[in-house]
Amino acid sequence: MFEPLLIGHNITAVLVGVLTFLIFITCRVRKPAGYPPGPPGWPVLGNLPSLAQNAHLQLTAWRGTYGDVFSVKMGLQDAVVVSGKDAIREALVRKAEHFSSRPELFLMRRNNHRNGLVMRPYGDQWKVLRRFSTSTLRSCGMGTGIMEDKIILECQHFCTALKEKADQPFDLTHLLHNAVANIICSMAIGKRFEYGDPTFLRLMEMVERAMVLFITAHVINIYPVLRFFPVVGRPYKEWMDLSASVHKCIEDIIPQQQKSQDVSDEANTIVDAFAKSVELNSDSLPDQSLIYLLIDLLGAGTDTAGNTLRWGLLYLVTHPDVQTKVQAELDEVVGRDRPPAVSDKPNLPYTEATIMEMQRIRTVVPLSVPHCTTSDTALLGYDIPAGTDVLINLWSLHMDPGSWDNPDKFDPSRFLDGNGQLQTNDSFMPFSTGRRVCLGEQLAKMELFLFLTNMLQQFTFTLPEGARPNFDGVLGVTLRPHPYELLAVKRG
Ligand code: HEM
Repeated sequence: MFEPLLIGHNITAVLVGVLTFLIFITCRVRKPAGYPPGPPGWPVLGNLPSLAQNAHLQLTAWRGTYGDVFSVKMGLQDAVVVSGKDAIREALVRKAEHFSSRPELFLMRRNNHRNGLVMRPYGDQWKVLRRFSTSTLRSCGMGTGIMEDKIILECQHFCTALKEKADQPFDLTHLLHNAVANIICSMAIGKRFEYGDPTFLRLMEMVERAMVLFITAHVINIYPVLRFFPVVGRPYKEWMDLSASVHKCIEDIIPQQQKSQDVSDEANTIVDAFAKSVELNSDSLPDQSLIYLLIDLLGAGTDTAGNTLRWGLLYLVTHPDVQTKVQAELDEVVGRDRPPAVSDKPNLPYTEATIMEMQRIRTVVPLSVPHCTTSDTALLGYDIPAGTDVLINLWSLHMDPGSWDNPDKFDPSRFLDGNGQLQTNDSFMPFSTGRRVCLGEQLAKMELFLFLTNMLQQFTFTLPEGARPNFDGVLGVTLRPHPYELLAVKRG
């Protein structure tokens, strides 16, 4: 009868012990004299309570008080936040050697995810894998007509699926994410999946769930010991099981593909290129990196491009004047008898400006991927020790009133000069910059352009009656819009 009580006592005692230990550690950590200042935090929790939701907004607000380089405490872990174009370029470009690593997150270490590219620490192995990935994506057609053909084909499948939903309110999240994931699949394994394919649907569901779980289980990155406690430990367990299932699913897809390819042929998929490179021993690629690289590409390439397009559509249905202008430009330059092509881009400045504005007003990776310092360094006069986490606040850059007039307004014309020609702004950096700049930038730009133009050539999008759009977003690994429905009306 006393057992539950005893267990309760034991848990309380362990918790008190852990907390005391954590407070002790927190108080003992010394910072260099020139360490950046930051907002006061709580013992043990640091600034976490203020950052639990919409961290990008709070960090942007703190920039106003503490400047372009300030510090926060994420539980026990120190982090430095870098905002503003000059400070970001100074860190990521001029001091790239010091600022290009990744923090060692517990969840990533536990599922071996540091074997991939995205979370691999800066160093020789990352350089080999990055070089391999860049040249392979290029040989698989990234930035060329081969890739363009694949994307246009996918756009056609996507628009056919859209036609089936025409004139009825629906949420196009899954359809859109499946379509952009197919582009990665066709590069990785030379194959696209039907949208209803059960293996593909399960893989997509798991990738999406993993994105959500990573945030729910993030507390374990900060206090790994909590994984032993029932309620907090549950998402951790689910995360570990899910990671294993995604790994297995990708593994199952690869061998079937490899069997059907002859390694002596020209490598035109990532899997072939990897096999060839290992066979020729030309690149001494890090062990086990293939599957983790594929998981990275699927994760990094799907949620980002998919959510950018979802944000874009939300802004277009609420700014019908912009949608009409893009369609008018498309009608004039491309017409309706052939699909838009990348070669049309220079003649579609308003369309291009609209895509840039979509990426600016809702930065889909608002705090970039976390960086970490490789050695003791300095930034804008502040001293930052080796091993400090660094958050690059791309949101603050895109919302900086010093760089953009009326930054909260959706206004594509800010990217056009007086002659209606495209002009850029050096505070526009949706893909970040420096050595860890997005690997898929060229591919993503092609996807955004071709998907948006193909959709708007064929459909006009509107909100269902009574719908109330929400522009707040949900911050996970990416900033995604709240679920919403729209109507796709076939153009006459
Ligand atoms: C609109 C679409 C996309 C956006 C806005 C975006 C943005 C970003 C950002 C901000 C980073 C972090 C850079 C840094 O650490 O400083 C990143 C990294 C990365 N992205 Fe993208 N991305 C997009 C699409 C893609 C696609 C389609 C792929 C797949 C080919 C991809 C693959 C990667 C990879 C592998 C990294 C890690 C690079 C490294 O650590 O060396 N991304 N992306």
